[in-house]
Amino acid sequence: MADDEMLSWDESVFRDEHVFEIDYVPETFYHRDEQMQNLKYALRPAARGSRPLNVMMRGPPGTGKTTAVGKLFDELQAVSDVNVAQVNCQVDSTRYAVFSRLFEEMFEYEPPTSGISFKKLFGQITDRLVEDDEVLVVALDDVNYLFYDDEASDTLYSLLRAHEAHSGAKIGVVLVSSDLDLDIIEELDTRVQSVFRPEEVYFPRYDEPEIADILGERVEYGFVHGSCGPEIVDRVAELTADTGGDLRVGIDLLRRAGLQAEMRASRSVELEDVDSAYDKSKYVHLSRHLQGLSDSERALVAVVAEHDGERAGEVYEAFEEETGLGYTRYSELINKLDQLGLIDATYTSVEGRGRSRTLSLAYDANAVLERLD
Ligand SMILES: Nc1ncnc2c1ncn2[C@@H]1O[C@H](COP(=O)(O)OP(=O)(O)OP(=O)(O)O)[C@@H](O)[C@H]1O
Repeated sequence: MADDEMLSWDESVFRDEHVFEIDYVPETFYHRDEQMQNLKYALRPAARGSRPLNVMMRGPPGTGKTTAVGKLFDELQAVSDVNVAQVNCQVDSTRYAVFSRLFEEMFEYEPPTSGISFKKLFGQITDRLVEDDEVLVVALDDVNYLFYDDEASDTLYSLLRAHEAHSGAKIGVVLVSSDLDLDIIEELDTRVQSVFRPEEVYFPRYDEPEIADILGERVEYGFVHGSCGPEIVDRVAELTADTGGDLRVGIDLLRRAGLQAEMRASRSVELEDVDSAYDKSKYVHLSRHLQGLSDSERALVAVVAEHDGERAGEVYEAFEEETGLGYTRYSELINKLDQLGLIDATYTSVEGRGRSRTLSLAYDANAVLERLD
């Protein structure tokens, strides 16, 4: 491409590219008034120094749950000295890791990395709450990961019963789950069920016009005026809705379409840019899931990709060769990947041998393998 066909370094279709990044907090939070009202109702006691109601938030991925908690926590902190902690359970997926994070939020330094027992960690947090008469509100974001690793009941038990072990400790819990197949209450131990009666707040999928509204605002802040027209927003909204309504797909698509336009040396985004960017953006979901996996989980995904549609027993041979792990661990990993929606493990009857599971990828194998590299 000749120099005069390229945009110079300081020319761009973007006004503020940060608007399309993961950590951007949107100025306005459209179409979530009812959810915000219900959450506020549950958390209001915390602003007065009392224990809030516990909450269970559910809804498909990319429907604004994390954003809602973040906004409310900011508001709470602005009007009171309540402690708030938003824990990402995809990263902190054990009870110990969750409490280390809580410690860090409250004391503003990390707990010692070795040698401190859970009991001690827990005791330091509750002592501080009791001595200073403080409230702690904990949001366990993507709490479904605690269930996959069988840590949910212990974690919740400690949080919910803190006031029994340490009289006067006021802790409220907000659970956030995007796994609609997971029946949270049902999956908890009975000792936890008996003390957990949360307020329920549901975040439905955004429909196409709602997606267009939300993305329209991003375009206004993110693109140079006139470089990304309403027909682009409509097309992006349509593709986002078709892919399951995760707003992350739409936001990523806008950014990639902008970059694509710049690559064509164009000062405006066209429909062709959207369509070619979509090939990548439709997989943002997949990338996010893969990022959170351990080495052995990634190894299993790769093996399934190479043996798509084969029976679990056959796939195990390849997996064992790769990792040396035993069959029990293998079965647990399969269950987790199945729950995450990365693979489909379906039972089929095999003549004379009872039932066996067939494993197939829920995504295109090449798309998966590319992202594992
Ligand atoms: N109503 C809205 N207005 C503006 N932006 C929104 C809205 N809802 C969601 N977003 C944006 O969409 C993206 C995904 O939202 P968020 O992380 O809150 O979803 P989530 O429901 O927590 O997803 P997951 O369950 O996968 O963690 C974020 O970039 C967020 O800023």
